[in-house]
Amino acid sequence: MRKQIAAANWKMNLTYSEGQQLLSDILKENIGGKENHEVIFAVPFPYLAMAKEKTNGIQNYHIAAQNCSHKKSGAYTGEVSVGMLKSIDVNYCIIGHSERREYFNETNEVLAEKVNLLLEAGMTPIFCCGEPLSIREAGTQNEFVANQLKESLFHLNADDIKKVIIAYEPIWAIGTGKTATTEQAQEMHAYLRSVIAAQYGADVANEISILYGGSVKANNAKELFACADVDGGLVGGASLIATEFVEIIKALK
Ligand SMILES: O=C[C@H](O)COP(=O)(O)O
Repeated sequence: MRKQIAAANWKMNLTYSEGQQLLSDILKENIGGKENHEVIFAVPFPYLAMAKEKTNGIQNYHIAAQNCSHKKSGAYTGEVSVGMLKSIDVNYCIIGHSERREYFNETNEVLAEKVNLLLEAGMTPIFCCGEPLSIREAGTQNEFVANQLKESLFHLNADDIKKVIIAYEPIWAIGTGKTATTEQAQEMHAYLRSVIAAQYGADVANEISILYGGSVKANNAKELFACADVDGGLVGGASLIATEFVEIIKALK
């Protein structure tokens, strides 16, 4: 049974004490969830150790970094390596978020290098993909997103690709309050699963969690997560409000 996942992406928000408070407010709700549920907090680098300590020992709760370097180590001022994250027991890392692709010029090729480093370190990549509005309007979103997967992930063998979490985030729905309809989300998720199945077989495709991201809120999470191929969400804005994120965790199927 594949994992159903509520992942919070705080992005570049909150002070340290606001982050502590937010985590306390969420954790005190004590939402254990089902065995196949996972809750992940992708917090800014300086808060990783704090978030790790706060969630320590809570089953199925994990901490993620929001990015990592595509270089192993060396003279790359300002970068954070996979080895550094692993050394403080961070086991998940978002890569390829559309904001990184857009503002920091991350390419599918660079993301393939990041995937390799993360898997080598025994970490779980949360690989983001998704099309901009112009591509959606041209009707070529399927090819566009499939190509992101192919160029960054399809060099992996079946055992390794099963370790990757995929997050489909249509860029036109991020932070805009404009959510993809459940039909649009389900259609893309099913399509991506079929692309993976064509490459690796249906058994492998059925094991991979595909999260939806883009204006997920307490009031639309249940409907989105109910879609057969939507295995939870990667949540930005609403993950900064405890009551919202708690409801989103509860909406996992
Ligand atoms: O990583 C999260 C996504 O970018 C979605 O952000 P949002 O929920 O604020 O639209």
